[in-house]
Amino acid sequence: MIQKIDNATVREAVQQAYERCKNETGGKNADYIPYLANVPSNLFGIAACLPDGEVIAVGDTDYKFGIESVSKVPTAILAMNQYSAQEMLDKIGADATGLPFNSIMAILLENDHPSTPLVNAGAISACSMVKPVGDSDGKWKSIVGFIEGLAGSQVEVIDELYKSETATNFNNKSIAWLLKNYNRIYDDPDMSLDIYTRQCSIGVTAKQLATMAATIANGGVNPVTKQPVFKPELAPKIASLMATVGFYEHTGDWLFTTGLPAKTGVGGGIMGVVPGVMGVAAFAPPLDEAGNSVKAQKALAYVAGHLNLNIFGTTRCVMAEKEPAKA
Ligand SMILES: NC(=O)CC[C@H](N)C(=O)O
Repeated sequence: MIQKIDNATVREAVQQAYERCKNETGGKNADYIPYLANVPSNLFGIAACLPDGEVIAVGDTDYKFGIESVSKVPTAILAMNQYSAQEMLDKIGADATGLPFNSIMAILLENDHPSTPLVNAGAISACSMVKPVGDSDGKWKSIVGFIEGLAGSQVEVIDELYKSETATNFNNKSIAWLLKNYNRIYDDPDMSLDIYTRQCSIGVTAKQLATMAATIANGGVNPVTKQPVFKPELAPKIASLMATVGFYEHTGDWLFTTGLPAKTGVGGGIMGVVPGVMGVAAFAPPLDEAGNSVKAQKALAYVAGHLNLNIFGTTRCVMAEKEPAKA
């Protein structure tokens, strides 16, 4: 069954989700990265980006927060776009780990694969793949340019966050070198880790995350700028990776509850992709024990439930065609 919705219905759902969730107090800011502990916990915003380029936004949707693990999504697409989906599957993998994002055990258990580009190990490995290999500045330009293409606007590193993360990323250092041990890092390990740490420290707004998600939902063409950003055949590949492991060890619970392929970051952001329909995002710093924003999960679950966005549902939600303007 097809259910047509229009922009106004989405605006209403986003507003209602905001009202329902704004007083939620569960969770706690990440504190293993000192900068994140000091971000105001009451910030909260929800955004959606529709195929006609309208960006719906309620709450703190212009606040720049650390993209963190949501950055694993653009880098995975970039690596697939530069090589191929198959090569990323061969070099990194596409499996759920069922373990925390920074798990070393996951690497030991599957020592011929970092499992997926959406956990720390696979993301560091994906950063090592990004071309031009051996050229830190060139890689960084590729990654930032790609994120800006997806978001349709400029992004910058939050310097204080980058310093805070670089000073404390001992576990990630072990991961980078363990990958080297298994021949699963494709550039200098320290440089690949630095690129990963920098990309996690990029500041984004909920509006930008929603637009990035909408570009994926729209088959690689940014609905705001109308520019093609990546090969259309990669859209279902990245959506499947997000559905498989986007919430780490809580991914099954999330997918069971909402049916929405989405990816979280410890900065408090979540972006969700409704293939062929829209991108949604929410931001609120306090996290659950797996590192996923409590309030953002509730907000997106409400929007997904209310608009029938479940990709496994028997009712397919599509945007209604716009009425032609009257002469
Ligand atoms: N889940 C996350 O957002 C983790 C990202 C963070 N930069 C880390 O490597 O630990």
